[in-house]
Amino acid sequence: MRASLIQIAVSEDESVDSRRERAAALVREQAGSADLVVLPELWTTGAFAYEQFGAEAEPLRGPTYEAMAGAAADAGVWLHAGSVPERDAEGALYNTSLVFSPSGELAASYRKIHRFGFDKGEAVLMGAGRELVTVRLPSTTLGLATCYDLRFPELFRGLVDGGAEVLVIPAGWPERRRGHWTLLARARAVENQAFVLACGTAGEHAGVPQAGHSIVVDPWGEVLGEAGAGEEVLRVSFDAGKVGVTREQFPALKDRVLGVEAPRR
Ligand SMILES: NC(=O)CCC(=O)C(=O)O
Repeated sequence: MRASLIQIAVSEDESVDSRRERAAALVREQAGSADLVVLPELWTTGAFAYEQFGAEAEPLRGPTYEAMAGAAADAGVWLHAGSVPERDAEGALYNTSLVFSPSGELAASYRKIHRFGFDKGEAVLMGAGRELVTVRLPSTTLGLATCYDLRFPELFRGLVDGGAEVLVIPAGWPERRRGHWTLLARARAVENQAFVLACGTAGEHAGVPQAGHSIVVDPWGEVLGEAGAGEEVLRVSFDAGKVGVTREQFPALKDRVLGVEAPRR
């Protein structure tokens, strides 16, 4: 599997239309050198540009969907197009990821389950997803999560129980918590004996410098590739079969003990 993680820079100096065109061009450039291409979270607006969510929200099959479906088909790649601020038919907002097949068909969408911001921002502006999503590819199964979801290990166990071997995590992670980003990406890989492909944004928006440092980790916790802080395409090749081998040789997942009693108070 050849993966390209497009760590696009998100700044207020560029219009959403321009960034959408640039992202589509970057996806097309991966033709012939990638099987799977990944974009970050909310790259049209920026994950911290809360006031833009409503203004730039789109229906699921909106302008970003159209641009990304076309780019996936032109490049002939599986495309995790990151997430968009989705507005549903009732007017509610969601942070929704889109995955396209190499023919440009929508293979899956995932509404972010854990919303960031505590009592403000995304946590109050957007609705919470309720469904875990996996995507079957010819050679492996993807499990979908978004940014702040990375902090919630039980979500990933659910994805693994659903067959996930490659955990794909678009993000808009801030520089000030970069240490958590790399630590949690490796932890999710080790504990789930799965590949982690975590794609962040570069640049700065809404006064929040972004960490960049997109990262690919193997099921043993080894970092196969890590981007720098700026705009970059991180290209990594890996053998998805390593998941099965690791789970067989070190079968820790089989030793899970479920349903233990809570401590007495
Ligand atoms: N967009 C996000 O989910 C940000 C998450 C974050 O900053 C953190 O978990 O720390």
